[in-house]
Amino acid sequence: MTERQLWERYKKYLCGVESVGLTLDVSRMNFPEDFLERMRGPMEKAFDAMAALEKGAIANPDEKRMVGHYWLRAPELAPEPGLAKEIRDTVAAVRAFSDDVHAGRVKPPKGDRFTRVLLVGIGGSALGPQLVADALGTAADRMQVFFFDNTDPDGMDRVLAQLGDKLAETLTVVISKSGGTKETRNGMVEAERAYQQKGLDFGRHAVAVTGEGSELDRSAKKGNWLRTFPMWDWVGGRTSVLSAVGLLPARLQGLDIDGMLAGARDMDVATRERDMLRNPAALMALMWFHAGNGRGQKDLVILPYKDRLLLLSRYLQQLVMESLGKEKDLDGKVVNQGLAVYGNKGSTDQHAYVQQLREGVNNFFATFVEVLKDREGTSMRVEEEFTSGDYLLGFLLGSRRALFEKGRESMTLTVPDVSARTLGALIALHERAVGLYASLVNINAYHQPGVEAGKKAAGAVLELQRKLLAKLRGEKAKGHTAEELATAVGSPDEVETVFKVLEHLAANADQGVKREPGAQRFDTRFRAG
Ligand SMILES: O=P(O)(O)OC[C@H]1O[C@](O)(CO)[C@@H](O)[C@@H]1O
Repeated sequence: MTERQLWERYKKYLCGVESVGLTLDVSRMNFPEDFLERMRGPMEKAFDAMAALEKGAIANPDEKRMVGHYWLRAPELAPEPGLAKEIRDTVAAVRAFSDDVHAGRVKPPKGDRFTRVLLVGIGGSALGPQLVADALGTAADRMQVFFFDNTDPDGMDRVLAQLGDKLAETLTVVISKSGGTKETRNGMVEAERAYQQKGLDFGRHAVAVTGEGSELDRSAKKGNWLRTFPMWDWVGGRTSVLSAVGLLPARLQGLDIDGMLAGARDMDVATRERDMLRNPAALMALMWFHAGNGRGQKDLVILPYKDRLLLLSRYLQQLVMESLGKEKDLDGKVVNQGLAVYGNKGSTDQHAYVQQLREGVNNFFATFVEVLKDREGTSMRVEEEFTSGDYLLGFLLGSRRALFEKGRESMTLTVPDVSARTLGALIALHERAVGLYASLVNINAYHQPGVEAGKKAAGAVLELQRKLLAKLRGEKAKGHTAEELATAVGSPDEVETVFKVLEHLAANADQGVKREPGAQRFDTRFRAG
């Protein structure tokens, strides 16, 4: 295709949402002329399913739940007035609480103001808040936000070291929809101890966002925490950023949550449009379908040319892959669906993996994200005619062209800026695209049965460790091989796991297990310390 033909194709297929100033250009996706017509029927069905979902149908059949993230930004659409009230009340409570914190009406026992937020959460209970904090944060924020998003001890130490004595001015927000996620529980316990070590009362510094009656909810009540905000079973973790999960940290940071909600709401209106060519979420879902033959055969590379959108790919990775990566379809047939997502930012990535994208295995398609506004204020010229931002656009267009020349497809999303409105719109756009695509390939986008297997297996490892430690404690300073111990705890076939657990215990001096010097790898002897 010549550049001129591409321009014609650009004009023909450009899909814009005026209310948020966003456009989607699919001209560099090589879908055949009749593709959209062929997909009209399946897309009609997807629109019907989406309309039913928005009206409160049980759109997550396995978990027998409604799926209501669209109501978060349009409470009047909630199927029951009670739900609408809860949504509105929660947003009002987030605002009021944040105002109280900023004004020092809610304050730390040993300080005048809370100046920092430590968010403890994982997956959907951290990725959205991280994206928002990084995309919209400035040096002038009301509060700085830090994260425990893993059960990595060193990771937590690093954050605590950054907080230092400011822990006394830190409000810890523990977020878990289920309230039982182990990584988050561990983060909470470690945070609590850090406060205690500084002579601070954790409860007077702590807030929870969780489902009513959950383990976390009970801990918060028992520990007399400052407050609890609700998380509802009809909002999925990966679509929860516009519930208290994302709104509370954002508002504490001083960000424009109304802008985020309004941007998402406007995008929702635009993506209810049934004309596929005028609906960017439908068009995007169709492009995903085209690129991967409806089987996820190509990966989606997210390339925002903007540092502030660095975490977009990580956020979309969960949204897309946890939603679409499914073994079975809605009829119970094994389909092993999915769409792999990765990315980082341009033009940085041009100096990393774009080499492979252009010349290597053609197993991907890209979404470029172009941000029109370069920065607040004016830009200096780095050369007579150009600013750094001119270069950024040059690299985006250049990279896109270089890929297309080699038959590598891409879409381009153009947004005016990285504002709260735009971010809300980008999130809503992808949420809707995921939902429509899931219908096209006949899967449930709103459950995640696959993650349970890893959690259960991890539980079994920890149970084995419990047994091992009981055994070792009973036999002071006696040497053992991993084989002997596996047999002794009644799990002879689990010898590799026993070995790995002992190896880890021995590497951490305080765990009371030592590896004998000079021992051979599989003949290693351990003894209780
Ligand atoms: O908010 P929770 O219940 O702690 O869950 C955290 C994350 O864990 C998952 O359930 C996956 O394990 C995600 O879907 C979710 O976002």
